[in-house]
Amino acid sequence: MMLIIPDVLDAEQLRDCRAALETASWQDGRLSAGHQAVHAKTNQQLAQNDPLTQQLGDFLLECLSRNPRFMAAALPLKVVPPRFNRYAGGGQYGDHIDNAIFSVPGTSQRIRADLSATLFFNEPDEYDGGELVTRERRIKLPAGHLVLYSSGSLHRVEPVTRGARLASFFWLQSLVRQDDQRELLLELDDSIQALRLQVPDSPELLRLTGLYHNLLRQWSQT
Ligand SMILES: O=C(O)CCC(=O)C(=O)O
Ligand SMILES: [Fe+2]
Repeated sequence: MMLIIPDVLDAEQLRDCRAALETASWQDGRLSAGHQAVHAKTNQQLAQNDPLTQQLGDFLLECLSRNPRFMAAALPLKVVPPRFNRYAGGGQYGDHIDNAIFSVPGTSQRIRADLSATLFFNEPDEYDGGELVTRERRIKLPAGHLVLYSSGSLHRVEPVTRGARLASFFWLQSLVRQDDQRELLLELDDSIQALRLQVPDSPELLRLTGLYHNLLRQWSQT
């Protein structure tokens, strides 16, 4: 799965987040890299226990919970608290696959990463490089857009050779573990939403909506 969710943040929300991130206490990203990733990671990150990480992360999750496209595509069950990173001066993150299981600090909660997400805070013309590359796609989105991609896929972030790239990244466990099943549900949901505008009273719409819920009942794990 590789899906773009546009306009997660509006211009004012972006301005506020960027202002906070530009004066944040950035740390060496290698401090939090796993075994395979440490070799290839030369970015900066905010500490997990930095109050700004928690404040902006909560804000982001609230925006996402009100975003119908994100909710329909990801079908989130549990979300790892969002983190923030910065790439500049040639900073990059070489090819890696994300960890399968994350613990949430201060809780006993464990979350399986089905989907990875990156939210871009900078416009593409503010920096050179910085593409997120996965499955032959080179992803560099307008500020406020988010990309969702399979956590099991090999990916990297290209070196940023001019300017800086600020982003939020996080992982989530979906109600529907399998990418292909989640994609079928999204396709069905999209069609149902379109029909709802065209033929709101059609009995077939009722049947398709029932079908959506019955498939979700079969395929979801809670
Ligand atoms: O910065 C990004 O877009 C992705 C970061 C990443 O791959 C990671 O932290 O595992
Ligand atoms: Fe990653």
